[in-house]
Amino acid sequence: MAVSHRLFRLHSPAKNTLSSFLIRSFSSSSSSSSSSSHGPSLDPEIDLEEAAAQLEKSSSPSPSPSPSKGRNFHWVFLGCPGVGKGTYASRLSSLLGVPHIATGDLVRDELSSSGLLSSQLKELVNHGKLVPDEFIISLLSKRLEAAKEKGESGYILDGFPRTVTQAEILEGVTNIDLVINLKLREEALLAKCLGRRICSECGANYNVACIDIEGEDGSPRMYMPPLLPPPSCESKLISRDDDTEEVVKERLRIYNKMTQPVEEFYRKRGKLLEFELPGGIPQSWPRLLRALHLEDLYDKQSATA
Ligand SMILES: Nc1ncnc2c1ncn2[C@@H]1O[C@H](COP(=O)(O)OP(=O)(O)O)[C@@H](O)[C@H]1O
Repeated sequence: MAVSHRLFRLHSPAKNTLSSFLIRSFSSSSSSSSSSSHGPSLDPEIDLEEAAAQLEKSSSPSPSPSPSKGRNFHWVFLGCPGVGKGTYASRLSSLLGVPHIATGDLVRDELSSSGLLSSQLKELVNHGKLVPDEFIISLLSKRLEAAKEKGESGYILDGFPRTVTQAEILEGVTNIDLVINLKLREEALLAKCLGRRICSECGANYNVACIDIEGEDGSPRMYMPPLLPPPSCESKLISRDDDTEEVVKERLRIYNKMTQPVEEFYRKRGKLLEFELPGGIPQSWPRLLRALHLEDLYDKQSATA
């Protein structure tokens, strides 16, 4: 399906560029966003149509896919902040041999560059808001372009799509095989975000929260032990700037408003697999493998490891 055709109905007549979006969002930032003031890899003048065209180009198959570089799975992980998308997407990516592409990580890489654009984006991210569709699509296209150059095929997307517009654009360029919608009891989500820690040196993720929720109305007790760092990381732990109580609550609100309709988008297409996490990794991982019919592959890989 041609992207330009689909975009005809997505696009408003006014050119909706990233810089105009940012200027609207931050009326205080009256200084112009000249090309020297933003991060090196981002074009602030890109609009949604251009970003979608980039995505279409980067989504075309690699001319020389490496047979050793995984299979052609195109999977998406949906789920509220703190649910564990990153944890399970990264495990499945190792199992299936396809890249795990987390748009949150792409955004954080971009934020680490200096410049006006980066500081304006930081304002959005650190207040729990989504960044503009054209920006995220452009970042994803760059990541997919790099994957193509490496001869990788397929992917597990984590954190994309997060709006119906993103889902429509993705559908215009790729056939997504499966969307896994991770679910966790609401009480656990906030605690998991607040307990999240990252090693500033090696980037490993840990969680210091111990979640123990009594079962009510027939639901079982939920116990998620902390995932503590080894002594080598202990003194280097940091928290994400957007993992404060106020911001996590805003991210959950935005998820319900902007991303829940994406669940419905895929449900209607028969692609949504709902998966309720029963507890921590030791309980949830085997059940997820079973739901995905991947236990044999996992056993085989574990036996040869
Ligand atoms: N697909 C996307 N669309 C818009 N903004 C995004 C997208 N992916 C990531 N972001 C931005 O990056 C932030 C961090 O993303 P992520 O690490 O996936 O967060 P979460 O833990 O809330 O799932 C989001 O709050 C948002 O500002």
